[in-house]
Amino acid sequence: MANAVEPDPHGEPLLRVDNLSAAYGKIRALHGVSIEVPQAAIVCVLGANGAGKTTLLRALSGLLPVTGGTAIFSGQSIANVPAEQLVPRGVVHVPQGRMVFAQLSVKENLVLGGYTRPAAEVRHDIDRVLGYFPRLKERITSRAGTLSGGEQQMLAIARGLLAKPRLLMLDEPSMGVAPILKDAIFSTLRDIRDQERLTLLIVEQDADIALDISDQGYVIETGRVVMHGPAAELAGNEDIRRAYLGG
Ligand SMILES: Nc1ncnc2c1ncn2[C@@H]1O[C@H](COP(=O)(O)OP(=O)(O)OP(=O)(O)O)[C@@H](O)[C@H]1O
Repeated sequence: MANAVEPDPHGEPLLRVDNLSAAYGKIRALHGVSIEVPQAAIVCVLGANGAGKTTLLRALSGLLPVTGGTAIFSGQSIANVPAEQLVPRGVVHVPQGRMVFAQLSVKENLVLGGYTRPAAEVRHDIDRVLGYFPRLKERITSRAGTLSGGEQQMLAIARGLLAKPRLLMLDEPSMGVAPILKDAIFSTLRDIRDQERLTLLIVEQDADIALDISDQGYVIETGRVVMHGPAAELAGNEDIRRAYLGG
């Protein structure tokens, strides 16, 4: 389950990314991105297809080399730290496309989410996490591959929670999810933040649903931040919506 973390008394964000660059071989995909994610905040990064959202999360999760800039999590650098070392430090990434283990049951997928932690603790946390996702509880013995897209997304998020994150990074949680379950997933994310004081960084193409639950929003285009501000301000500004969010 998420660590309960009190806000830093000095106001330091949990994650501070400064001028971050990343590349696929010779192709640069991020060009000096700077974002801040305060403790217990929900921050969204919005942008069209190919803007660099997935690349940003991959660079922050040790899945893609950082070629410039800094990423400081809880006072320590996480740039170019391998993914398997980041999970025990509380940096957990729920990838795009969910990637649940289709042949395993819901329960087995959840147990795997806690692979770095003592088994007894994980068993206890599974019950708590399932409290947020009653649909998963009902299907605990089903094979994950038989769940709907939205239920698989819930499972991917629940599995991420079993790793005991301090920062949970979600890549397009709305993708391939029916509208009614989208709303359920996003309001559950807000409940989890409120109850666990978990910090969330969400990248999304669906600006409306992401801004609705976020405190701060960033818009990226071709690997650069082109706009940021309080989520309510971004959501309410028609010029911004037209220019950047397809509104
Ligand atoms: N494996 C790869 N090799 C080379 N270039 C890549 C690779 N993956 C992504 N890119 C390029 O990096 C840029 C950013 O892609 P990225 O997947 O981060 O965008 P995105 O905002 O997440 O879009 P989407 O919503 O489609 O996932 C794009 O120009 C893309 O073509």
